[in-house]
Amino acid sequence: EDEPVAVRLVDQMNALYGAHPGVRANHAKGAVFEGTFTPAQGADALSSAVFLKGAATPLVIRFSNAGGVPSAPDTDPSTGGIRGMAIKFHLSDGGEADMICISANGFPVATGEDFLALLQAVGASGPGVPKPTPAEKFLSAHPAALAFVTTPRPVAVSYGTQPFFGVNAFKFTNAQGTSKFGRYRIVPESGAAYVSDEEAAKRPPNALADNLRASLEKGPVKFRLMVQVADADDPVTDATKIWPDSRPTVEFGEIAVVKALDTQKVENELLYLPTNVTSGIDPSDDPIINTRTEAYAESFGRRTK
Ligand code: HEM
Repeated sequence: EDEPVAVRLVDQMNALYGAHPGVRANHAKGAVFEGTFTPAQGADALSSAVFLKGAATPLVIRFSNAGGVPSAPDTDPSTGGIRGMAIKFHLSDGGEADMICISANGFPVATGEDFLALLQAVGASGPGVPKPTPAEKFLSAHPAALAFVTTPRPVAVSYGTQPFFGVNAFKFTNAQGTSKFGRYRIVPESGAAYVSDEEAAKRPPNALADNLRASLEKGPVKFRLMVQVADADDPVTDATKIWPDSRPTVEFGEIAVVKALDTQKVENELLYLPTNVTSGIDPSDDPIINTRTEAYAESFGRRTK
């Protein structure tokens, strides 16, 4: 109980999903790819980040399914239908910057403490638990969490046809020193594409990654990296509060997924952190951002021990 909330979150994830030594506490199943980022004209009007001008930047991208069971099929309920896309930019200045997105626009809760309470409620709500279960009670007291878990999550054709969202707001500052808050959106260039639940249930367990690898045989699979820019009074510290679609989006550039890497070989040494940013991008005061970094570092420590 005295441990930091980030450590208790990792403990609770390990308790929920069972012990799987050597893998991530969450987003345990993944597939790693090499790619490139090519900036769009004018992207540096929003941020002076080094990857927004000049030549293309090499990327290491890990797609994943939420949940802590590494062998779970794509359609397993433990994933909650949530996919991940984590991107590491290998910057021309020798540094790195990370962007870690999910397939949902928004998050069920606004703080690490509430996320812990949600995961504890789920853990206390197994079969045979009298109704209303702790999870049902949590959801009725937290409308954003209820909306999150009842949003339909169709299964994509492949990771390459799935849109992703940054969820937490970041602050973007340009060379003139002007700052704006925004949230990442990653949009498949070929359009979002899904299969029916019936079809999804009949596919092999790793179809999302397998189908992306198959597409790459015909050439790179591309996404557009966008930033949805907040209005002055939009909430920037609460990831449950999504902004209206009418907010302007700025195009940062194109992400090309180029080549599959040997996931087994490379994924464990990979660590993505939401606070790993570069000059021209700063975390907002959304409290989830720091809790995430502490939890990811804790999970990394356990899986590399
Ligand atoms: C308090 C809230 C959250 C907690 C406690 C949490 C916890 C974790 C943990 C422990 C991991 C494993 C990290 C590792 O071993 O490297 C992880 C991975 C991940 N999380 Fe979160 N997470 C939170 C919120 C979010 C949000 C808001 C997003 C997306 C916007 C997100 C996206 C991801 C992704 C994509 C991965 C996989 C990263 C990879 O491929 O290495 N998480 N999360």
